[in-house]
Amino acid sequence: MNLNAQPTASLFIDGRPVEGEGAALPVFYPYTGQEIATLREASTDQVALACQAAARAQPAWAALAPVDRARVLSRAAAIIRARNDELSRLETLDTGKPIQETLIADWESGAQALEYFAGLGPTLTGQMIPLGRDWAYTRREPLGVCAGIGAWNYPSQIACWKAAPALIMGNAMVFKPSEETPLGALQLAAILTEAGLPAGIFNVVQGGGAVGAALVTDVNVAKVSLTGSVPTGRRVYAAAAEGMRHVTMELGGKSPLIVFDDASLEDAVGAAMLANFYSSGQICSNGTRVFVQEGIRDAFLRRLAERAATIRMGDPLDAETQHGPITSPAQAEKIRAAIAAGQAAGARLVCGGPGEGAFIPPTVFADATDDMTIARDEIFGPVMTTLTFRDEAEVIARANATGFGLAAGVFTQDLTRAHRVTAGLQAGTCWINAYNLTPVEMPFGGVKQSGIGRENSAAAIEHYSQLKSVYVGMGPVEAPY
Ligand SMILES: NC(=O)C1=CN([C@@H]2O[C@H](COP(=O)(O)OP(=O)(O)OC[C@H]3O[C@@H](n4cnc5c(N)ncnc54)[C@H](O)[C@@H]3O)[C@@H](O)[C@H]2O)C=CC1
Repeated sequence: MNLNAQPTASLFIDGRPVEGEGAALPVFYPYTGQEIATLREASTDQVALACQAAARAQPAWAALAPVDRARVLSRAAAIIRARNDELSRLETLDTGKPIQETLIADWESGAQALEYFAGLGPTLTGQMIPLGRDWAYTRREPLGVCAGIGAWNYPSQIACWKAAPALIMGNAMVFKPSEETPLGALQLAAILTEAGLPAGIFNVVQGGGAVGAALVTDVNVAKVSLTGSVPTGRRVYAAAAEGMRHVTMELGGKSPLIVFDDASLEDAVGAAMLANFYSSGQICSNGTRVFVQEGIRDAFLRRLAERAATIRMGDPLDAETQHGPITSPAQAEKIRAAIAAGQAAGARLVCGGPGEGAFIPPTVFADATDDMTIARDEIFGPVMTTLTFRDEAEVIARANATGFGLAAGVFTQDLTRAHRVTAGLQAGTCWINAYNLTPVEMPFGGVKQSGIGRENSAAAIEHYSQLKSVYVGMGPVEAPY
């Protein structure tokens, strides 16, 4: 099978592909370990050039009527849809995620973000504020050049989720995908260009933390949107603060999924599996602490083990495969270390385990306690930790006893309890009788260490624009001197 995924060039600056001048950046297909492309990182000069190109192009883009910007985003969404098969295959090669997932969850979600913000942008208006004789009005203005920095789990979706609100508001963007998954962002740049985006409005630079750090501190950058881990978030937030830059931080989590004993067992088990095993568990909002009420615990674990045993692991390009490899060997080793720590601490392995090579099977721990590292640290792999609880007040307190606050889920048939518990949970996104659904219409983001700001929905607009207030004097100026 031909797995060559070499792009025309590694970077995309000022409307065209440009080869990187930095270190070599090999790209591996996680399933076979084969090198499918060799890119080159951007040099520091190239990061600066990309930001300069963005700064030069941005004012003319911002001066367009919103419908004219929207048309470009709509066309890009249509191009993505027309090429979804080919783009999804590339996403699978880049990440190792099963093709049955990438066909529906990656570029499709990106297309929806482009469509949504294309629709929303032209409806945004300022406010007219009557002040008696005088009046004031507000203008919502772009920030300028926005830096986007992505994680490796949903590379193309992340690029679209950041580009769509940024571009519709009249900003330009320089995007740096994760060094583990650099291919999708280049496709987005080409698609946006084909859709009519002017040169310089969406640029791609490649590289790891050093290139990211150069981008964050570039003199032309007014805003930084990062999707990544909490430690990286702290560094990027601090660096952005030096220049008083705006930030959006979409960071990690250790989210609780609470199953009360009146819940629909099949739905709760299904959600817990989706919340831990989809994308081989490499999802920030995963409900990795599954709190199961005493009365339903044994039935829950039994059914979970039965259903987990049916999950098909294998070749991600096979349409039947439901569980693919871990995206990088280093991440697979981190997950194995976490599993070993869980076993050493005395938690019981219900199913799964360390696996082999790039594969880690769906893994479930029982008899865990809140102080174990498997119940405290983000693992970012297919590892579910189940914990038992007695009552509502106890589970809310335990669910909140973490520095993270990205997401949470509640399964119960009791309507009032569902909303009461949700109100008590410290999380940016909560699901009732569902999990991990992130439609573009709904704000998404974390509280506490899990982040600042929101992606998706009208709330994202706030993070890619700023208000200008204009006071209009309608009469003589009354000066006291
Ligand atoms: N809240 C959310 O929406 C999501 C959060 N994540 C989180 O991302 C993490 C996994 O992704 P990783 O790629 O391993 O995260 P990471 O934190 O290692 O890297 C994220 C990005 O930041 C860049 N970076 C690293 N150091 C930098 C620096 N000093 N300055 C600027 N950029 C720098 C990396 O090159 C990469 O592009 C997990 O913690 C996960 O929970 C992942 C997906 C979604």
